[in-house]
Amino acid sequence: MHDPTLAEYKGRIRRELKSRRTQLTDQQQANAESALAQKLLGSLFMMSTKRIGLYFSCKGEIGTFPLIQKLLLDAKKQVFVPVVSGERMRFQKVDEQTPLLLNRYGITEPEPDPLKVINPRFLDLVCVPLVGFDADLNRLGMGGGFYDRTFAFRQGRGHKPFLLGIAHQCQMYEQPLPTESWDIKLDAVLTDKDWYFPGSEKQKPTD
Ligand SMILES: Nc1nc2c(c(=O)[nH]1)N(C=O)[C@@H](CNc1ccc(C(=O)N[C@@H](CCC(=O)O)C(=O)O)cc1)CN2
Ligand SMILES: Nc1ncnc2c1ncn2[C@@H]1O[C@H](COP(=O)(O)OP(=O)(O)OP(=O)(O)O)[C@@H](O)[C@H]1O
Repeated sequence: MHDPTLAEYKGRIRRELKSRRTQLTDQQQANAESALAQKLLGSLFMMSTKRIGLYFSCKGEIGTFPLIQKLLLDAKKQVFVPVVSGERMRFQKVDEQTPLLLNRYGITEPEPDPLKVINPRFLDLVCVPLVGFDADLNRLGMGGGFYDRTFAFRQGRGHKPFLLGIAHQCQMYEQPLPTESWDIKLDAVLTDKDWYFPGSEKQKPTD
C-alpha cells in the first residue's frame, strides 16, 4: 500500500470494527457461532460442495470450531484450513485427528504437511474471514493481504471457488469501505443474522 492516508483510514476502520466484535459477550458469541453454523449447514450451498476452505477463528471472529466439526462429522465434507508461512498461505486438509498448533499470530493451524495441501483452485467453497464488509460486499481483512494474494488467480465473481465472507452482523460497515485494485470480490456474505448477495438492496438484517 503506497498511500499513507488510505492506510491510516483503513487502520482506523479496522480498529473500530475489531472493537465492535470484542465487545460481544460470551453468550452473544456462542449464539452467533451456532446461528452461523445452522444457516450454512442448512443452505443449498452444501449440496454442491465437496471441498470447503475454512479457517480456525481467533480473537473476536465469529467462532468456526463447531462449524468445522459438523462439516467433518455430520456433513462428511473435506475441510481445508490456512497454514501461513512467510507471505504465503496454503490450504491444508484437516480431520478430527489432525494435530493442531498456534501460528505466529496466535491462530490455530494444523502441523504443516505438504502432502495434505490443495491447490486453492480445486476448492468449491471458501469461507473467508473478514474484519469488515459493506453493502456492496467489499471486504476489509486483517491487512496481511493473504486472501487477496491467494485468490488473485480468480477472474471475479461467478468463477470457482465461491468466496463466502463470514462474520458477525456488527462487522457490516455502514459506509462504503475503501477498496484497492487487488481486493478479492466476495460472492456473498453470511452473518449470524442474514445472507448478503451482490446487488441486493437490503441494508438491514431481517431477523
Ligand atoms: N482466523 C483467521 N485465520 C487466518 C486469517 C484471518 O483473518 N483469520 N488470515 C487472513 O488473512 C490469515 C492470517 N492473516 C493475518 C494477518 C495479519 C495479522 C496481524 O497483523 N495480526 C496482529 C499482529 C500480530 C503480530 O504480528 O504480533 C494484529 O492484528 O495487530 C494476523 C493474521 C490466515 N489465517
Ligand atoms: N495480489 C497481490 N499481489 C501482491 N501483493 C498483494 C496482492 N494483494 C494484496 N497485496 C498486498 O497485501 C497488502 C495488504 O493488503 P490489504 O490491506 O488489502 O489486506 P487485507 O485484505 O485486509 O488482508 P487479508 O487478505 O490478509 O485478510 C498490501 O500492501 C498489498 O500490497
